[in-house]
Amino acid sequence: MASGSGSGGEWLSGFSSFATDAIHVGQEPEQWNSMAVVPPISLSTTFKQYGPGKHAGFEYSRSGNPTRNCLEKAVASLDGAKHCVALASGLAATVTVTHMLKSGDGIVCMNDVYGGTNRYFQRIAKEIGYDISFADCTKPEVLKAGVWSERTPSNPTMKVVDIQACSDLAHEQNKDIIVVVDNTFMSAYFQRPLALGADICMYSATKYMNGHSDVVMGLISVNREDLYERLKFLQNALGAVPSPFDCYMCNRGLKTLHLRMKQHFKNAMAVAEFLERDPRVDKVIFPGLPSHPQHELMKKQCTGCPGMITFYIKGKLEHATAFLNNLKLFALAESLGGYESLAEHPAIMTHASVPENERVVLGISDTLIRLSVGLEDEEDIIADLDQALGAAVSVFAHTHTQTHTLLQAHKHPQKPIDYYASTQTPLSNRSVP
Ligand SMILES: Cc1ncc(COP(=O)(O)O)c(C=O)c1O
Ligand SMILES: N[C@@H](CC[Se]C[C@H](N)C(=O)O)C(=O)O
Repeated sequence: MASGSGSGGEWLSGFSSFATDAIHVGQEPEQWNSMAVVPPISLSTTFKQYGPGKHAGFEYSRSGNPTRNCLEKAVASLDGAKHCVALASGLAATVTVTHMLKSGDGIVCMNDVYGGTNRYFQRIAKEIGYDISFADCTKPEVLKAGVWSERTPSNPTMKVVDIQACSDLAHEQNKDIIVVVDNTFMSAYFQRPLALGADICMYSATKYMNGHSDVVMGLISVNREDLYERLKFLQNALGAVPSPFDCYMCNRGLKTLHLRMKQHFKNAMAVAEFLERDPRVDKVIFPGLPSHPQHELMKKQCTGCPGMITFYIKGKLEHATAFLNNLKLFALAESLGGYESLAEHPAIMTHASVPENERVVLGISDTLIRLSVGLEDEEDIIADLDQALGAAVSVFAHTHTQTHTLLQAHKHPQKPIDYYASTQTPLSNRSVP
């Protein structure tokens, strides 16, 4: 696979036969009497039995469904896994994995996770007796506990965890520790956590795996038979299953995953380079840029980068808000990983449920903006960002001296500041949903 421009070296090679597997595994026409080339949507909730307990592989649609089967087989093959189970949402996948443990068991979670994961662990799992702690998993040496849950790159500040190092450390300490990687941002196309030593690879398939912003779904892939048996049991016993229609849609989305991810990478690289050069921007966080602190690790464990970019706009909350309000091609919306470009304000939107003091520590400030760069034409995407940055600066030009400085800076662009330079501005008070 070609390396992205400016990446300064090769990425991990692409996984062989990825596109062929995405298109064919689990889709065999011979499994249907009709020989349908595209798997049918099997809506029946129940299946006739030859005699009590004697059935043709399906008995009740929560327990097993033909359309879901096709999807699960395809995803398992793309993850280099033996098995996959599909769930009703990414959070349902997180909850189902957590139910593999007993009350009192320990969970160490990456400190910089999606707000809803933080909310579930802090406000539900902790209350029912799990021993939850959060850690900066980019430093594997700080980790020491029962179960390890990593999200990499993290949401929203794109910290990259060394999956192999964390998995080795965890398993050396105790082989019963289960290492979980939330692979939502990367998709199966860019990263295979199981090959790097993780025990469980999970997704919010709502994002890149489906890729069309029209399905909410979760996926979990594993190689270990014992983990699969438990997950399969929990899929049925907890019952958070996706509908056959959603399985059909996601299965269809997978057919173009390889094409979509390549284009997301190309567009995101162009956007990241544009933003990094722009004096109206304080700092850009994109693991595909050589300036990203874990860029080398990314190239070692991934085959490329998705369309996720975060950046700190210069100024304060008003500038971030004006920028977001003035976007035309980008929709101001939560979520990510669809074909369309989205922008959002993590502190107010996706990460509002993270307690304010934790947001400050994580750098989720008033000026942090997250982009999900879509598949539109590169020049149109950049033109939209450019005009919205211009609007953000000029809206406050007459009242803010600092903004005046930004306008001057734009006329005389310079290279942006040091990666770790502080860009934190105070967080405004807002309620926690
Ligand atoms: C990284 C990550 N994991 C999990 C989730 C939860 O997924 P879902 O919205 O499908 O429940 C999200 C977003 O919601 C996410 O961004
Ligand atoms: N993972 C998505 C989800 C957005 Se937040 C959804 C909802 N407001 C909630 O609080 O659960 C992302 O954009 O990161």
